[in-house]
Amino acid sequence: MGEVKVIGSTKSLFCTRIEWALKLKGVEYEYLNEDLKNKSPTLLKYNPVHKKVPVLLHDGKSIAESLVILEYIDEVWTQNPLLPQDPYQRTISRFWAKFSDEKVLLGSFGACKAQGEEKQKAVESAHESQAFLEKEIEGKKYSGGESIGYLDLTIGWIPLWISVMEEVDEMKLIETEKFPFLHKWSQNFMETPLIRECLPSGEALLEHFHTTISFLRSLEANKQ
Ligand SMILES: N[C@@H](CCC(=O)N[C@@H](CS)C(=O)NCC(=O)O)C(=O)O
Repeated sequence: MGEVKVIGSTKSLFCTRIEWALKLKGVEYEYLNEDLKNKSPTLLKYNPVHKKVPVLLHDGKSIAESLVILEYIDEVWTQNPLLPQDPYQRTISRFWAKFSDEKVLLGSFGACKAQGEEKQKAVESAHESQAFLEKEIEGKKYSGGESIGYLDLTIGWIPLWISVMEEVDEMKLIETEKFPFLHKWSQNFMETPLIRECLPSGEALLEHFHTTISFLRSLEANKQ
């Protein structure tokens, strides 16, 4: 069904979720690896608004923003549905996906980056958001039941990226005892070979995070 390309960056969790979706659907694609320090004319042409990856190119049409891309993929390739069929459940999945990007992801990253007096507050705030997700995932193998769906792909960054954030700052962000369901869910998710196949190496990610966090901290230090 037409040519599919992903403009992405292998260390970006937003891009990994697109690769997971395409693989689950059995869609062949070409990966255009972007150097985010020196953005290509192709990226600027196809995502002039945000200038960010991922961008999906399908038959020359471009779609940006990973959650929007996931919905497009699910509508165009209807095999192995990602979103629930029921309109209410579908909406609820979108709610939690938005919540986990806006609160859980940014909160966890903020906790990893914070230093000094800010640290404790940032970790508590991240835990507050994670606790809502823990409740939503409680007792479920995957978010939508027995197969991996839209919300699983959205929160799919948790197992690897959280462990990297924890290692960068030698702290615990999601303790097993506090978040048993997120832990169980992470294990189930990571057991799938297709999921592991698309992940960047933990070492490369750790190095990338060290550099990014140090850079962001130095920016903040200069502001003060
Ligand atoms: N909300 C966007 C976030 C995408 C995003 O932040 N991409 C990062 C890579 S992880 C990026 O392209 N950064 C380049 C920049 O900000 O200049 C999505 O879901 O696609």
